[in-house]
Amino acid sequence: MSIESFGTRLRRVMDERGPLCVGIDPHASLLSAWGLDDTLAGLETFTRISVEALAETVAVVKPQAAFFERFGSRGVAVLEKAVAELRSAGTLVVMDAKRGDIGSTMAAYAEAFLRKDSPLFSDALTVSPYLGYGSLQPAVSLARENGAGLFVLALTSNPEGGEVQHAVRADGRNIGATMLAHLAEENSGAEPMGSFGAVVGATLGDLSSYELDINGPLLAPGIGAQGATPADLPSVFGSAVRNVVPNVSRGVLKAGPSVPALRSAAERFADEVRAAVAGA
Ligand SMILES: O=c1ccn([C@@H]2O[C@H](COP(=O)(O)O)[C@@H](O)[C@H]2O)c(=O)[nH]1
Repeated sequence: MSIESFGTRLRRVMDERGPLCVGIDPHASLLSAWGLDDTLAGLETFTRISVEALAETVAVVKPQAAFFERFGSRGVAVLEKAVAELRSAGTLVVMDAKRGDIGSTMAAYAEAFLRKDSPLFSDALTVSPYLGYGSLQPAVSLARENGAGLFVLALTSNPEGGEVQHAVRADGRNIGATMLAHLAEENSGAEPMGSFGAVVGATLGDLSSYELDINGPLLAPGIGAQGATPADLPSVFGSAVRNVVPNVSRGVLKAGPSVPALRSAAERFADEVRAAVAGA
């Protein structure tokens, strides 16, 4: 039996639930705002409530690995449990771990997140291409084999990103555009869309000089705490907006710790995103 690709699964869940991705980012300040201690027990409660509120509510959840790794192996165990619970509720998990290294080490990172029997197996993984796009090849191969996907940092939402991503190569193309071109090649011929996405910040304003139509998903962080809004999506992404998976983390999480309040915050963003995309 052939494995269904991440791109196919993502398109389906985006059509069913809308494209919103909500992040689980247990910042120390959010733990405190939720009346929790900045301890393993606080992390466990925060994660349990977030999973309960978000599983089955949104299409995609993006746990930020850094906030779990901060607590060592027991924090990672909390992350493993969350991933399993979200996936069994039919919610796709994009693990935001931004891995990247020389190819032989990249192969081990890929096994950690993209090998079917790994405790951290996720539907997709964020990766950094700044050791060269080719160094990501082991992750591309394993993702293909297991019906998973990647999101490659192309044009990040933070103001510092331009220093690297806007640097112009000898052929006149900048680094961000080069990553988009690699991904378009990776996704060539895939239907309904490919599994190899780009991270492109919703904060970046007019991106009409970039070829964003990579036949794959565009993970767009920056909505909420970083200042972008769902209404910005059509002007930032133009005709590629149909493939955008907008991410909100703190903008939703600040509504906690009440499960219904978190759910309504996520639903409010989801409705705003749907309205913005429908009107585009
Ligand atoms: O370009 C990027 C890539 C990743 N992120 C991550 O997304 C969330 C954003 O959180 P907010 O609270 O909604 O600002 C966070 O996990 C970042 O590490 C990004 O912001 N920009």
